[in-house]
Amino acid sequence: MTAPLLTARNVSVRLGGRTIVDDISLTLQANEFVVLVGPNGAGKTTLIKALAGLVAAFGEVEIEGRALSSVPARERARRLAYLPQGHDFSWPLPAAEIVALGRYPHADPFSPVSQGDRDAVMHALEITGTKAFANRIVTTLSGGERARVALARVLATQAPIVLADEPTMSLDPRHQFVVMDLLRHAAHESGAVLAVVHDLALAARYADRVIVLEQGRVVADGKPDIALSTERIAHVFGVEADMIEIGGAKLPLVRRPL
Ligand SMILES: Nc1ncnc2c1ncn2[C@@H]1O[C@H](COP(=O)(O)OP(=O)(O)OP(=O)(O)O)[C@@H](O)[C@H]1O
Repeated sequence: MTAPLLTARNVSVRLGGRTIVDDISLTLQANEFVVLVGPNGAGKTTLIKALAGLVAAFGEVEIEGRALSSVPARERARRLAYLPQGHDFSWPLPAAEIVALGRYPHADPFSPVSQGDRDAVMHALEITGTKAFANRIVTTLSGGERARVALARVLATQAPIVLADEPTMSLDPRHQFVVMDLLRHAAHESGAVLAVVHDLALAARYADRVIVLEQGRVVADGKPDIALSTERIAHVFGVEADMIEIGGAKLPLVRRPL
């Protein structure tokens, strides 16, 4: 059996004297689209950063069967792409140049940009619907436009493992579907994706598997309708939800706070 694309074993993170991520073990198998949900402050961002090697953590993280810490930075950036929360850009660069940064780990610094790099950037701009503003300065774009440019940069890396922190933040309903379709497609075609999503119905509609985090611990990891039962939603999120059936899938519709 091939190794999972990503494995976390007993990962814990302590920040500010508190345990924020508490002994988490999980895997991302090839072709899986996994959605991570949990209330504000549950530790989702911290866990994603630990899996990306961006915050000091106890325990072990492996990508493609190798300890993350042993994978050279450039290779790591080709194998694992991270979409941070918020999509703020500090540099006033054209959007296309931001997306092209996704090719940086592939580039030979002494060679001109390859046709493969140009094709990957163009493809990422096209599928995220950002080609129309490719030449606009990214800091002048709207929040939703910037979010899609940030995703285009991640997809341009063509990394098999994608860790996306709230990729649907700031997006209108149509673009939320577009982005979830893109991430599911990326997972099913060429790797595995772990994405933080707050909309439970969106999570249940798209995920192959849902991981529920509460106070730094995994309290459910399984098929969406099992992980996101009405009882668990009530317990973890403090809201009452109804299950509605759409196109054969059971989706939680949040009705009111408890
Ligand atoms: N650098 C830090 N120092 C101290 N505490 C931190 C630090 N970073 C995060 N925390 C705390 O860790 C907890 C988890 O934060 P995290 O951002 O991982 O949560 P989250 O589940 O992503 O939340 P949200 O849904 O609000 O984005 C929070 O209580 C937060 O205040």
